[in-house]
Amino acid sequence: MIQISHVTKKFGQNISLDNVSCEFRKNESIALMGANGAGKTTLIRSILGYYHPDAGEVLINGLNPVKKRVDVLSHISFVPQLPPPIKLSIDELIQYVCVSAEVDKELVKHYANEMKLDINANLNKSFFKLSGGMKQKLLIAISLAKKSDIIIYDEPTANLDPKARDDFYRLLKQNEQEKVLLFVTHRLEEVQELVNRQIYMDMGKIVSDERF
Ligand SMILES: Nc1ncnc2c1ncn2[C@@H]1O[C@H](COP(=O)(O)OP(=O)(O)OP(=O)(O)O)[C@@H](O)[C@H]1O
Repeated sequence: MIQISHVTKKFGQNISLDNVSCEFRKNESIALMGANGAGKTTLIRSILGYYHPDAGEVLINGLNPVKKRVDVLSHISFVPQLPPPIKLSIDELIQYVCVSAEVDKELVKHYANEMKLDINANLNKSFFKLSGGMKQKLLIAISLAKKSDIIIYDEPTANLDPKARDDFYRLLKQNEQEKVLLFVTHRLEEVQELVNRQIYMDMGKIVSDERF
């Protein structure tokens, strides 16, 4: 489903991905780990088509994510490390997502509710005025409501309190079948029950890749 073949990505003299090859298939839940600067986010951004590799190829369901960005992103739910500075109100944002990505509004509300985020009480609030944790909860609710076959989370729980983390992992467990679930995390113990593959990166390379 995700094929990464001999991908190299440089920024100036700095090699962020160094001839990386790997595949992620349906029903795999992967913890992607490694020290700060190891290349995890660069790999994710290459999968999302934000970066054009200097060498090698990324294919998502057989499509090049740079050339077929809209098609590729329609199959992916992505929650970034830092919520983007969206100026829309919650209502406008949900409306936008529902129309552009064919997401069911009631399902967004359902998942938000499960994450203890009261959407109805905040409909007219700007997204950027929500607390960090509330933003993350809303993005997670949208990512779950969008019926994607690939879900990518780049440290999604950084702003969540312990109860919200438990809610998040419970919902993910109910949702992970038939998907690729890719987690960037520094806290393996949190996702250990959820993942069946662990990948470590260091200095732009995959240094260990274990399935269990
Ligand atoms: N847009 C960019 N311009 C220049 N250098 C970049 C860019 N993005 C990443 N890098 C460099 O690529 C290397 C890998 O960064 P990356 O963000 O992929 O690491 P990471 O493993 O996600 O780290 P962290 O755990 O800190 O999020 C770093 O040396 C970083 O400085």
